[in-house]
Amino acid sequence: MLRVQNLAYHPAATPIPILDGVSLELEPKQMGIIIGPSGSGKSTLLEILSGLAKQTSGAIKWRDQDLTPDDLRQMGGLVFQFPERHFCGSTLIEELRLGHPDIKRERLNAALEEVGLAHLSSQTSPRSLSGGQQRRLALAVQLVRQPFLLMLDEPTAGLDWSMRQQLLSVLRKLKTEWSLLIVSHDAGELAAVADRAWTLDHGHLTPTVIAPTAKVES
Ligand SMILES: Nc1ncnc2c1ncn2[C@@H]1O[C@H](COP(=O)(O)OP(=O)(O)OP(=O)(O)O)[C@@H](O)[C@H]1O
Repeated sequence: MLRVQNLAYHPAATPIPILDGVSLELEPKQMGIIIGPSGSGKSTLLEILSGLAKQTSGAIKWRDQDLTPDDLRQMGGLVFQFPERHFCGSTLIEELRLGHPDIKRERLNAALEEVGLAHLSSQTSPRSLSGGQQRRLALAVQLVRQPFLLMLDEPTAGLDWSMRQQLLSVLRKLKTEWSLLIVSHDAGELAAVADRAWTLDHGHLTPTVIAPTAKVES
């Protein structure tokens, strides 16, 4: 279980903390969603949970083990907003192997299978994929590392209805195996898949109940 306890982030340059007293718990194989307007601190929270920034105070634990930024960088998986803009590989297999040249082919295939891209040739160019397929590839890139927590920043941004439905169906499947934490300015269709929800407002996190706006095909 992920435990975030009383986390604060207050860079010296800002008069008030960007995150203050943030606490949450997320069970394994659950999907949590954090909803907040622009500037509420969503990306900052994901940066801290993925070890790219360090909190000023508070703890991040997996079960009862304290996790340092090093642990979080190694164990977590962060999918940025518009991840396709950061693709570097010229083929699917190159993209999946970036930074992990020795990773076994079986694990790459398993990750592609999990996101519904196993039918594609491993030599396909990531740039030739549809928008929805590119988002799913970005998920697979993180899944090959088998993260304890998969974090996604606005995963459905810029996708049309049909691509969003594909992605939601993949997220629904992924949460049977992994823990997922999503941040978004609007729960939208993600509400139908989420098990837990919080609102982030000016760096303060509170549990919330979200009403599903649309049914998602499983
Ligand atoms: N290291 C930093 N130093 C100073 N200010 C910062 C720092 N990091 C973030 N901020 C500020 O903290 C606030 C929250 O930023 P953040 O990007 O986390 O919000 P967000 O909810 O993800 O917004 P958006 O949805 O627009 O991406 C913003 O006002 C931002 O300018």
